[in-house]
Amino acid sequence: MEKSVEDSVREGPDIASPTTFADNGIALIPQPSDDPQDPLNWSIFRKSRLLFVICIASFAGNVAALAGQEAYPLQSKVYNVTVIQSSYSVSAAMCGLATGAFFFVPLGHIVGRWSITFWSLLACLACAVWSACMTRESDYNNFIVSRLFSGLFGAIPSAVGGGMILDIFFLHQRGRAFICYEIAILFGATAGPTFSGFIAGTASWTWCFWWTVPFLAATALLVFVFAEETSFNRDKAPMQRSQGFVKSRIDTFFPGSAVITIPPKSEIIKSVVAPFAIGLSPATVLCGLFTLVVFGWLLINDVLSPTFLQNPIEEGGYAFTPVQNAAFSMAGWIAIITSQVVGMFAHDGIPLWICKRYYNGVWRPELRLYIMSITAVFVPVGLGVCGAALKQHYHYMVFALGYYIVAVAVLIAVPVATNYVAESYTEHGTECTLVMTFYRLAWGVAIPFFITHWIEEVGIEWVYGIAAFVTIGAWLLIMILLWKGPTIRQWSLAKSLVRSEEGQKLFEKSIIYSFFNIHARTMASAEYFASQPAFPDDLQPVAQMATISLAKLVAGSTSEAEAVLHACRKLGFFLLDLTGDPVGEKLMTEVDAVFDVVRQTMELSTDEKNKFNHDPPRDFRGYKAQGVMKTETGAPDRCEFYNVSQDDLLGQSTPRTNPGPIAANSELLRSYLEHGQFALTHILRALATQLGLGSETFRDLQTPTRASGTILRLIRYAPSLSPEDMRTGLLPHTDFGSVTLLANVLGGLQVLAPDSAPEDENAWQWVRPRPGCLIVNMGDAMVEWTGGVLRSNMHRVNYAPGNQRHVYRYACAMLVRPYKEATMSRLHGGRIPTVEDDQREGIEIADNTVSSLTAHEWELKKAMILKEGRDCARSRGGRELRPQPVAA
Ligand SMILES: O=C(O)CCC(=O)C(=O)O
Ligand SMILES: [Fe+2]
Repeated sequence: MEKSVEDSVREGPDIASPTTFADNGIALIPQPSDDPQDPLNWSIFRKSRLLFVICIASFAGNVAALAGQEAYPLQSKVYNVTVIQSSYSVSAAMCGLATGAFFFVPLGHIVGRWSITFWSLLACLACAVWSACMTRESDYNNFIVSRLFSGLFGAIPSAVGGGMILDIFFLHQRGRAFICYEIAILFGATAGPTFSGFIAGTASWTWCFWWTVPFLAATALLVFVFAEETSFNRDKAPMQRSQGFVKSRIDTFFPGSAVITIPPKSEIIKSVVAPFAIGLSPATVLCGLFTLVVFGWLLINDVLSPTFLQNPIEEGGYAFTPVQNAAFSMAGWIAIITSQVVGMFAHDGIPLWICKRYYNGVWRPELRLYIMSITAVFVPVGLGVCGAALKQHYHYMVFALGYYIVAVAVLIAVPVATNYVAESYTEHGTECTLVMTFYRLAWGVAIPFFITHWIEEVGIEWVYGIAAFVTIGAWLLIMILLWKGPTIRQWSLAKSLVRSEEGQKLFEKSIIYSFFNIHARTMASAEYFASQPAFPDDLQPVAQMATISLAKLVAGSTSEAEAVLHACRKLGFFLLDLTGDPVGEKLMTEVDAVFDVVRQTMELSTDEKNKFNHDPPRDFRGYKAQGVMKTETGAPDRCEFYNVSQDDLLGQSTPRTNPGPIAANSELLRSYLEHGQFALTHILRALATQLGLGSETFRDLQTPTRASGTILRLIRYAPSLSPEDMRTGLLPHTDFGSVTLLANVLGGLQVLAPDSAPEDENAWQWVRPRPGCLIVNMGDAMVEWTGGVLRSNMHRVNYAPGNQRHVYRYACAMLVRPYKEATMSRLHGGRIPTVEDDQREGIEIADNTVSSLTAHEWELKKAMILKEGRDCARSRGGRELRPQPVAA
């Protein structure tokens, strides 16, 4: 009895997940849209370039504001004021830095963030000129005001970056983005004074400001050329952005030609209030106080070190000259570099690892805060070293070490605090950044006013001792957040703004996150599927494909054998479910490992890969680079592959040399091949028996122990990032061997619907790969042997559908071919039609010469045709079975 196609179609386990994953198996949060304009979909190069511009602008804003820090002692003479009065210029700049963003950020919602950044850089430039021109005695007040304005404007670039980071980076990348950004700001606050200090030592103090003029101009130019608006509403129709360079620049920087959707007035008022509401909310306060405290100690060290280092030895100092003192400040620079390096590993690595290991892969913003435990431990240690060094008058290097430890530990915490608060209000990253800047600087502004007095009261060792204890106390605030953060975040004064990614699943269960964030190891096929972008559920048309159970075939199920024959006649394709059979399950885990080998191989350099180029038809083994073959339109193909021969793997020929990853995994590939052959044996037996042939008939024609052209083809397809790339990757073809066992995770494979022409685009049906299943198809040899009963169907590989097109697609095709001397002529007996049947049915055999060829000769002929581009493959087969079996 014939089974209908519907009967034999059985769905695989349902794993459809709506989530898109990164290469390393981490869910992309937020989920990007399908729109290539979506900033989340930008290339990493484009994102990094923009981050670089953000960092430079933030750096410049701080350099501009604090450029005069080392000059005020000289200026006291010019203005005829005390040194303390002169230092108010620095305090004014600090006040500006701490508060400027509160005034200007709401404006950013109207004219765009880049617009206020660009104009504020020019305003800083103007302030620098202004300050430098204030050289008369009567200019003191004007000078102070110029510094205040420089601070107010300088604050803007370093506030707007936080919002942009949230726009372009995924959760698992943000920690690193924030450390780059905050370090740029802090570096600006250190380097500005240092450069100026050198200048003030050698030239007029006005050069402290003059040098920043070209620097600010260059930065503004950089912003002008490279800035890109990053806001993007994933729920609404995308905004049309102008394409031309000049037009896009005008849109970005000049009012009235918006690149953003201007919010209603109520929203703007909200954005004025938002920083206050966010800043005074309990979770922000707890996190802010910790930052304030620890950053304070860093500043205390900055304030105290010149005094202690330059004091005479008798007074407990080190008698440093100012130049030696400047050299000492290198400890701060090294600390900045160290924390940047640590941050690149730790700031995403630690929270993600904890999430995976202890939180079942479910995210919450508090996971960021664990990094601060490094701060909580090392700040007190460093303070202890500093206090002891100064009190006991140890070598100045001991003090430098303490200074360094404190600095690294504090710098590590700063971006974490901003990142945490920003991730508690994901749509208000900018407001969060300015709030955290305020917390950090507020204390710094206050310290100089009481520190001397404090030292006099308690002695230097107690200043450091108390500081260490206060740090430990402040750590309790973070502990409270780690414990109850999710609840405390809800007590916000800005309730309507609270938005986090809490509860989102960042990892599927068994994907082990590699600490260095390179590649997650994949353990078994179902997990591998879950780690990749999902095959879209609504894709049309999808091929109806039977699922055949290997376990049932092995158990000798007749109905399963019937289903195999049916599938191989009607479509020539079916899914082979490996679950439930021990060899099948082993094969399934090997699929994942083989994909890893494919990846490693393809990640070798082009030069390396080209050393192994294949040379068909002389030798099919080896590497084929992308673009060497053509697709149906004559355009270069989009896949590269490496053929490994069965004979080599089984030791039946002199193996060719292979690239490292393949050579190192030959045992895996051999095992994979043998397990594949096991599955094939059961398919071939089912077919032979159903066709009334001896059960080993097909098996004997392709026995693995005899030399053949059978290969494992390891394939990688390039992602289709741009619309031009959304085209065929591997040309329409039929496989010219006997059977192909194909391992796929991503979609892209399409089969041509029976009775359709390849030119009909609608007739190409997508194949949906299923976890735990191989895709099996018949090749041309099976058609020849069965006189057209079994079907070799046209297929091709298109771009991967939906979000799958963003990632590399890996495939492993086991292309089984008859042994070299096997006959290609039609088999006799059973239900195979005879030549007489052909005549009766009016079937013409297109190529009569085939039957006289050996399999090897036939393959060479096919390969030549293919190489010369003369392949006009057509699906063949599917003809009716002979009603009565004939005796062989
Ligand atoms: O990559 C795929 O999914 C199919 C590859 C294929 O058809 C072939 O190598 O013959
Ligand atoms: Fe194929």
